[in-house]
Amino acid sequence: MDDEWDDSPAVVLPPPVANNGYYEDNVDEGHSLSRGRGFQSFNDNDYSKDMDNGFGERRGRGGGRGRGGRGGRGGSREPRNFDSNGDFNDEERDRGERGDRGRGRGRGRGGGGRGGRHNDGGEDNDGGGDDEMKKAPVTYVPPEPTDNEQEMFSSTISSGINFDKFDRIAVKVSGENPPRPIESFESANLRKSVLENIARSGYKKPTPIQKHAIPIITEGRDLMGCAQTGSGKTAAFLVPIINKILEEGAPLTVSPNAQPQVIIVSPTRELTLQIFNEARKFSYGSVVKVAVAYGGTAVRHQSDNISRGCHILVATPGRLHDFVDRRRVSFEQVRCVVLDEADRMLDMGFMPTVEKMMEHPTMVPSNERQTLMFSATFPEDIQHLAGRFLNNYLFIAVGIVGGASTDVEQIFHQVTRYEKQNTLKKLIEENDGKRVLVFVETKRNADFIAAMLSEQQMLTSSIHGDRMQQEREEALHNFKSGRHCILVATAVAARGLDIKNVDIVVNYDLPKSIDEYVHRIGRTGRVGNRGMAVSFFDADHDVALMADLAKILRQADQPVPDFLEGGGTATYTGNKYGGSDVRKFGNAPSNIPQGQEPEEEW
Ligand SMILES: Nc1ncnc2c1ncn2[C@@H]1O[C@H](COP(=O)(O)OP(=O)(O)OP(=O)(O)O)[C@@H](O)[C@H]1O
Repeated sequence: MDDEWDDSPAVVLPPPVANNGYYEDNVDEGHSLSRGRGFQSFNDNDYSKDMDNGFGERRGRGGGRGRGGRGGRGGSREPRNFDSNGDFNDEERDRGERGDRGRGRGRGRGGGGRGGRHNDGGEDNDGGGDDEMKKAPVTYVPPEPTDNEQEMFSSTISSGINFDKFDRIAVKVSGENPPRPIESFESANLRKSVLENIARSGYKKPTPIQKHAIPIITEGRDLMGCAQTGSGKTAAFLVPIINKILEEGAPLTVSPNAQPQVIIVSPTRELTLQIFNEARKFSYGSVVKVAVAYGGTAVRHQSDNISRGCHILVATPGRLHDFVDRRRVSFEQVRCVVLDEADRMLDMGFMPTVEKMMEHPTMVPSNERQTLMFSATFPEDIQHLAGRFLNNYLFIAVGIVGGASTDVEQIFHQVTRYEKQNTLKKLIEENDGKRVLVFVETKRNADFIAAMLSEQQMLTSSIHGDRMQQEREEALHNFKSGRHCILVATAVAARGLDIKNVDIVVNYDLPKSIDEYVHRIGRTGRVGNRGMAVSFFDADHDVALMADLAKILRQADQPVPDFLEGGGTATYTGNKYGGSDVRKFGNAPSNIPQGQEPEEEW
């Protein structure tokens, strides 16, 4: 089996010429959006014949989406089933979604496909080794991560004018004997090298989640941490984890069967890569070794890296299980497991994979390891599910769990679906030069909208689960670097991605769930910077979200447009949505500024 697994020579990219790791030849200019799969497959509409390689990457028939040969310019063919406005009609969109889900179930592996939550974005769940063996193995080798100090630390978003307002947000810590929060990084008993890396990152003082989580993790306690988007949750777990590895000095095991001490899993490849790079930052100049494993990339390359030994392995669940099943990774030395975007990791789609990891025969039992979970949203039903993996855990809620960042101005336009395209074009024209992240619900619409904007000379990339991993990373890189001001994305980019200078998030299509809305708009307005989210509300399509949107707006102290009023009851009233620890500890909020009531819980 192993021989077939990945016996093709890896495609190794030439060394990067710029400090970004992507070399200019590969840069996707907007016009290349029609390459490969793009519009070819709009015309055949036969989803069942697409194949999924098990890592969330689909190949069109006959290699139609290959990277070889550039296709014609985007939009040069008129795809069937477009309505008069050129957009996909609803019937088509629904069929696409059903097709995706159907295929997920049909494979009958990885826990029977996705559950109730919509996934149209190339999240990486299914181990998929068997499928990959039957097909041409993936040969993409991502650029080597940089060791240049300046490049490593340049991705940090500088904190904005509202950073100090974080301190006014009520924090509630519940559970037994929580340690006292730290007031500064210097008072946290961190090693010199970790403190130096915090300073290199430009962090002057900890955010509320960091103040509370750092001592909790240092004490070895399990934790469920909830804080708004863009408030520093990643460093809240990476800093104490790396510090502990250095303090404890446990030797690194180097063997073909890697035995990491820390496993960090997240739902998407891009987020996994981002956490990997953050972990490299905070361990810079130290002995701590960090490795990464995510789908859509050459397996042998990652396997070789991991087998050189790593203290921390950051992975998507699908690729992680592939490595575990093939005995390239085992959990017997694990001292800490982190689920980032934990509510997503524990929903019906990912739960089977998480269970498989937590209950793996080599996994250290929950009372002998530390388990940490973080997210901006944490519905109560998911908290209940999470409890079985945690041991006497502490729960931190910074502000309203599931609430939107108050630094994001939320604007709504009521439109029909026929008006969306022109409204988007006008919005982009009016905000010339600004960096705009546009969310759509389907992969095909992402391609279509990106091609449409590119035709208007608006340099645009797209990112979604049908694009090859190399294309996904290039699209994100182009957007991050400012080469393309517009990125059109599916849900794959909704969670966790930390991109500098995103001025506007556009919900061209509103998502189906309010938690995804909160994560999406949280791509802007991060670390105290102001941002703007513009959502196109289509009364024919989005009525189910009305009440939840109105509630989110009110809680963020923002005006509710008339057309969102009277939409019934929010789906997450009172505590139901996860505004508090489901165990109902009576601990008082720890830092309510004088004269201020705790935030409403919901
Ligand atoms: N103490 C700090 N001071 C200044 N900047 C910080 C601090 N902590 C984190 N940051 C920066 O804030 C940005 C957002 O952090 P991070 O990505 O961890 O947010 P998050 O809470 O995980 O958001 P999301 O819920 O969207 O995943 C990053 O660029 C990070 O480097």
